[in-house]
Amino acid sequence: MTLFPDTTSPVLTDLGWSPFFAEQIEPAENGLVPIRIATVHRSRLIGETGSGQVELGFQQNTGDFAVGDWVLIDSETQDIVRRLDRKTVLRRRTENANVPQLIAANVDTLFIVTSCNDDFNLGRLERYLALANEAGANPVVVLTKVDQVSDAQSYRPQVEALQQGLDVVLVNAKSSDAAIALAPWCGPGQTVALVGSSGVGKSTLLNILADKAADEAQPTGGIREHDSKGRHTTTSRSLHAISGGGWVIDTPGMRTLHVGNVAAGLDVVFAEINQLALKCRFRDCTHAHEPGCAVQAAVADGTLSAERLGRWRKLHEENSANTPVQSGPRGNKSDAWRGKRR
Ligand SMILES: Nc1nc2c(ncn2[C@@H]2O[C@H](COP(=O)(O)OP(=O)(O)OP(=O)(O)O)[C@@H](O)[C@H]2O)c(=O)[nH]1
Ligand SMILES: [Zn+2]
Repeated sequence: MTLFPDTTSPVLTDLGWSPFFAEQIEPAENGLVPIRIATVHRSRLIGETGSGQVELGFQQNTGDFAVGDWVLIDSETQDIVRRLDRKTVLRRRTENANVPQLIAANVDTLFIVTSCNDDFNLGRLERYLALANEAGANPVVVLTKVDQVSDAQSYRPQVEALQQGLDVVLVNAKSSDAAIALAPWCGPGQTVALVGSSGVGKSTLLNILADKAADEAQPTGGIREHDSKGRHTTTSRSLHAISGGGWVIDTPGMRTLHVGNVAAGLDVVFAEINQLALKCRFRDCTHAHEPGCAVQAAVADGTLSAERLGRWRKLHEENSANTPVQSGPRGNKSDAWRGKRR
């Protein structure tokens, strides 16, 4: 007996289906149909089959679903039976909310979009990198508006220094060359998502990647509606087919990105500081005033910039403040390390 769905179906594999999802299906779920969530509305969910979209049965709480999720549906009623475990999940902390907001799920590559002019900010990029690392998605920084500045190439080394092995791509998002520059991360079965501040060119990139004709294109900058506060009103996220294969998720512009629950993601961004910290005299060195601090020594000899260390400190403090602490014996135990020599 072959287990339905057929994991070798090219339509499903092009849509991002893989053994990771197929292995979650129980024999009793034979006959249910896997669908990928394409759009999450307040009270409606739209699913992508790989060869078209379907409206799914009414959901009480669409907030539990993210664009990119895989669900199993009953083909007669279109009702969702259950959501499959996620390979990766992007979430962000929002002000005044205890529950993190879901951005997208099952994303392979996160295109962190920023422009070579006003938006360019190393600290903001480090926040997005922590988010991508924590999610399990591969981050790629996409620097747009290279046509607007005379020294575009000077941005590259600054960004590359933010994380070991980080890929950085410079584009004019309005040129079709942008799709060629991003092609290495696209292709059948691949899912990418675009994140970044408002106005950096996410919708412009989406339209180039999806090769959308003018009448179906995602509105960009100039013609978008604004709400009374002058903010962009487009808030939905959705999954679009990339013309050369693969899928792209557009997300609304984010004003601020707060960090919380991203300790592991930060460790990847700031790996060189963690490496240095191994050589500090005190195990719990704060790299601020302690004697024998290898991190401060690196600042003194110029191998680590004071600005980078300052941003590390700020993000760590913010992350700790926004991460629920474990109480009980473990919490007490970690207190006992305070001031202890190794
Ligand atoms: N010259 C130039 N203009 C660009 C480039 N990328 C985007 N733009 C322009 O910048 C404006 C904003 O671009 P959008 O694609 O709407 O930005 P967005 O990131 O989608 O913004 P939100 O939807 O608000 O999050 C538009 O007028 C684009 O045409 C670029 O690489 N070069
Ligand atoms: Zn130290």
